Amino acid sequence: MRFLNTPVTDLTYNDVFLVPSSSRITSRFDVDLSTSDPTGSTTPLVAANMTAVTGKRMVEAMARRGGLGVLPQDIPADVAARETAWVKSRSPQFESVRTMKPTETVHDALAKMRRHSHASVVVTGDDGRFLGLVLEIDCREVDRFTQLHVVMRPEVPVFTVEELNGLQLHGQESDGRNSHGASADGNDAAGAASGPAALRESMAHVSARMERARVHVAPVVDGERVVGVISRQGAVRSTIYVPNVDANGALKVGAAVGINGDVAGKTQQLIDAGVDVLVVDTAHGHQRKMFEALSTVRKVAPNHPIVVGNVVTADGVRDLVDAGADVIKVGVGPGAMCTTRMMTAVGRPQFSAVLECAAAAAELGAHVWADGGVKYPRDVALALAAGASQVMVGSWFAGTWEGPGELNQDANGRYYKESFGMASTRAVLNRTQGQEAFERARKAIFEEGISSSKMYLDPRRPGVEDLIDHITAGVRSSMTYAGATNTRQFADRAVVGVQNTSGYEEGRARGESWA
Ligand SMILES: NC(=O)C1=CN([C@@H]2O[C@H](COP(=O)(O)OP(=O)(O)OC[C@H]3O[C@@H](n4cnc5c(N)ncnc54)[C@H](OP(=O)(O)O)[C@@H]3O)[C@@H](O)[C@H]2O)C=CC1
Ligand SMILES: Nc1nc2c(ncn2[C@@H]2O[C@H](COP(=O)(O)O)[C@@H](O)[C@H]2O)c(=O)[nH]1
Ligand SMILES: [K+]
Repeated sequence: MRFLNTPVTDLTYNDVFLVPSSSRITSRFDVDLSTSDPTGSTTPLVAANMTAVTGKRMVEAMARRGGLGVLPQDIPADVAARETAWVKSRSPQFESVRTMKPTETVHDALAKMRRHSHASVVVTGDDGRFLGLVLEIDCREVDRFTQLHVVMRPEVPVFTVEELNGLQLHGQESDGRNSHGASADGNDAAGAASGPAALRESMAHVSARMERARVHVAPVVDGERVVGVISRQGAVRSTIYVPNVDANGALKVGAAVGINGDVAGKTQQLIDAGVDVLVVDTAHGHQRKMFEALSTVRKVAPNHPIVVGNVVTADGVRDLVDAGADVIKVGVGPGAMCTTRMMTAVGRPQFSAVLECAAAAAELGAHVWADGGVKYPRDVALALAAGASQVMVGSWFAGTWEGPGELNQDANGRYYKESFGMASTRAVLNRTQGQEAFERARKAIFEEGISSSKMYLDPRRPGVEDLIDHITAGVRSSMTYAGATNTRQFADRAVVGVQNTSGYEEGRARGESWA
């Protein structure tokens, strides 16, 4: 990356913009978003290790679309193990669904369907056989205690696991490097016999069958048993994203460990459970306890990718890479739940922090994740331009169907979920539950995060996959403006300018006229 004009201060995402460069890329689908770090992600997005952000459903959805979700350090190891096993049992191809019995009520179905963006449940018999599909719309204007056999749709297309896996395999039999459906030179594979173009064609058929039946989602069965659903949007997504899977083909899981307590024991439990990526996490990553924790984690998990943080200086990066980290998490104070800068004045504007740290990491063959402060797709594009291998998103993802928080409605009927900081009093009291009241009170003094905030679900993008679509669409486009087909090229070719607040304001859309 090079600057258009030399900056004189450290910069936030809002302070900078990207200038277009000459490009030979003819389609935004010709961009490969795969990361160069050892996590295997094909989409450079990570759901943050925050209690209000990442639970099993978030991990599942992130990995299915090529990213990663990191379970927070506050989840007990046995619970993290159960959640990992659950994620590993999910299909990389199709989506999970709640199955219900025909005598259960519309009231219960509505609560369950709102955990998934496809907003549906499947009614099954005692043997797991498909009996009917229930969509949200089927539950309107009926009594809440109506039983599901009354409202369910028994006649909808049903897909088999073999058929969907077959289509996916067929789609991979190609020499095209890109996952999105165009061959490397931008032309579709001739004849579409196999490869991405064939996958696109098959998924279009899958989607058309649902369209004809006037449903947006359909059950998937393994033999007779319902094992999930495929949505029309899911069919489209399966031609754009490549799932982030382990050597057994199961979805990848990240999990965090703190720097206190039984670091070795917790790490061992996590890797025994099948966790793929370990994140050693504390507010001040450039400190002695972190080095001790990192060395312990490295001994227990010599071959796992280890991410550590947080830091904002090149010195911090070098010391942690020397100590055995593969990826350094960068960001002190940019987070939406974070009060560290106001409490301590410590931190650094995030764009400059990422830029300096990424350069230091690259010299050592390591990588950085840009962590915190992402509010728009542009922020992700800028973090990648600054050299981050991935971008961690917290609060924005908390307000989605997949976020672990409870779904609430405000006085105007808008849906929201609560988010809170991991250094807030709320989180600290959670974390220290087993300790004496006196000790807990001492720990709660160092509050550096807010305990409650409303994260509204965007009515146009209520699911995290909708946000992934939104973000990657922006980033793909951004990369073609820079003439880059992959993330390394992007960091290389990006030209960044510095703007004032009116420059930033000019870029915003107006929902109303000026006068
Ligand atoms: N990215 C960011 O800007 C920030 C992120 N967070 C997040 O909050 C969560 C909790 O982190 P954390 O508060 O570190 O708690 P941890 O439970 O990880 O404990 C931190 C340990 O480091 C010691 N310590 C020494 N100096 C500091 C310092 N300046 N800040 C914090 N701890 C210090 C603490 O001791 P003692 O308590 O005795 O001082 C404690 O033993 C993590 O998930 C972290 O990522 C928190 C703040 C900033
Ligand atoms: N200073 C604090 N930082 C926090 C706290 N909880 C989380 N975080 C950091 O924020 C990012 C996520 O940022 P977001 O803007 O996407 O929400 C997360 O990964 C942590 O590094 C906190 O209590 N205090
Ligand atoms: K902040």
